[in-house]
Amino acid sequence: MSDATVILEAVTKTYGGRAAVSELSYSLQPGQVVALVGHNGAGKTTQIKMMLGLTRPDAGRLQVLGADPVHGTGARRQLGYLPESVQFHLAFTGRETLGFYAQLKGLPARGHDALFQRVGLAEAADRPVRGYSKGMRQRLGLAQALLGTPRLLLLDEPTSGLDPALRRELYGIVAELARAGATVLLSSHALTELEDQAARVIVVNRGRKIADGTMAELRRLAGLPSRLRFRADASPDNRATRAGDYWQIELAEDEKAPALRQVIAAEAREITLEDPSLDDIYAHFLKREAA
Ligand SMILES: Nc1ncnc2c1ncn2[C@@H]1O[C@H](COP(=O)(O)OP(=O)(O)OP(=O)(O)O)[C@@H](O)[C@H]1O
Repeated sequence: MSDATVILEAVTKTYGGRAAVSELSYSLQPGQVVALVGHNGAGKTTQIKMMLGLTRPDAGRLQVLGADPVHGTGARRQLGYLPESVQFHLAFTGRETLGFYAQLKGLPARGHDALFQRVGLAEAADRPVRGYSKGMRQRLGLAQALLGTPRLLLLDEPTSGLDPALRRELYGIVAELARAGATVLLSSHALTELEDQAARVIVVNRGRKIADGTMAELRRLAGLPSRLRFRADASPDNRATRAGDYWQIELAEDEKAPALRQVIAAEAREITLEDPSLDDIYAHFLKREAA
């Protein structure tokens, strides 16, 4: 699609003869929240660095916000980036830090109170970063990524080291930005946590894309069973096996509704139906790749 925020076409990046990214193609659309998942060394950060124009592909075509990221300094202003580990000058206050990043982006140094408010740092804005907790530094990192209302937000492992409340807040901000039309790329190992956050998941392994789709599509492609669990004196379904105090049945998509009706009719208790998690799906695609 021509309005894609990011386009990769057969992009390859090699370090010392070893491909960190290999003939990778995908495009990201406005309003999409996309999870980029893969093991350590799968090539996630390399892709983000290429999108930022910090490193150049050896082959293929890469376009970010309509320009080659290495030359497109105008496009860079519409781009927000939260690196995996955020380093700040400890003697600066939060406000000075944000002012510094604002100027790098060609924005006024002052007048970012709303942003401090948004990331929950309004009270601490005038205190030196030295006294900030890890979570507060991460909030400040997020604030600098959000400067100038970016059209593309690249978040590298954004929730590592964050407490659950702050994670929720971060995903809330991500969803809000996407609703306003931004593209958000979240790189992560925290797969299960991303399930409800990302509408699309791109799985990479050794620099190659091995799966790409919505959770529902990946679930269908993987063909992994869902798990129905319940308590009952006797199981109404002879496929059930014992799992501790529970009965358990593995079910394909089209078997879910009939099995559920059956256990409800048998007045089973503590019924749960669990679809395969992103972790299960990811493991499935990796195993298929290794086979
Ligand atoms: N500047 C570099 N010089 C040499 N090799 C590099 C460089 N940057 C990355 N690599 C190699 O490229 C591969 C992909 O690295 P990359 O950092 O993109 O992976 P990643 O998926 O982000 O990993 P992680 O989850 O550990 O951050 C790795 O084998 C890494 O060692």
